[in-house]
Amino acid sequence: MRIALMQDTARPLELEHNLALIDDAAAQASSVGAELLLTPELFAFGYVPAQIREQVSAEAVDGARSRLQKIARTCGIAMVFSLPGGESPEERGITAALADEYGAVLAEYQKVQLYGPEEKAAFRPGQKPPSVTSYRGMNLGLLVCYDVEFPEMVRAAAARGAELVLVPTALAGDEASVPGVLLPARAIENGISLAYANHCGMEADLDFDGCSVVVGPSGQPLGELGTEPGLLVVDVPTAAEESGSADYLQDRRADLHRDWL
Ligand SMILES: NC(=O)CCCCC(N)=O
Repeated sequence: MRIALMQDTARPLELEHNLALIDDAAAQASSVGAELLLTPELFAFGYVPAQIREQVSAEAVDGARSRLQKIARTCGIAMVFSLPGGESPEERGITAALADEYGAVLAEYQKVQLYGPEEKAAFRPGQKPPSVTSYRGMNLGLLVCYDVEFPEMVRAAAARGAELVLVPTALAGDEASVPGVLLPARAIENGISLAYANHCGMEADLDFDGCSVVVGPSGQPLGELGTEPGLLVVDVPTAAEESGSADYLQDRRADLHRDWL
């Protein structure tokens, strides 16, 4: 499957500006034959958890969701977008949704592993495992940012059949080990591909790393970006086309492990 990853700088709470960037990325991705566009965590509002909690209503989230679905439909491309949940500000989490090329939402997931005091104060953690949905012959899983740094979370997606895990993210602080070490390890230990789309540049008081990347089942980067805005287009192999040396997923003694963890 040919996918595209959007990497850019959102403007905090400037919905129209941020949606225009997503619209441009979707049109560009569609024009080069991508079947799906992956966008960064909370990009429509910017990664500003405290400001979102205080200033973004449930109605504003619903409106943004409809606009994102319309972008997918207008550009004729599936999209993974990340928004606050649809509940009231006190109840909602951080979500990722997969919409098809008609803008219909096929799957949703609420971020289980919230990161740091600001996120934990602004959002509720999810309690359900990652969703896995078949789209155009590939099983797609959804996780959000910090989730992917936990082997249990990626294993949960792989155990549910995911061949490609799509991760909207918001990584700042020059954390090169996440795209450079952890994502390849997650890919190898599960025999799957991972796509990780980040913000870049300054948003409020955070300097985002960029470094969006797609890694294949053998842990090799299939494509990566630097620190500037860009669109990363990658042809992702099915898990069957690329198998690593060991089949950890098949060989694992899950019956024993689950009692040990
Ligand atoms: N939004 C996020 O979940 C940020 C996760 C950053 C984790 C890290 N290792 O810096």
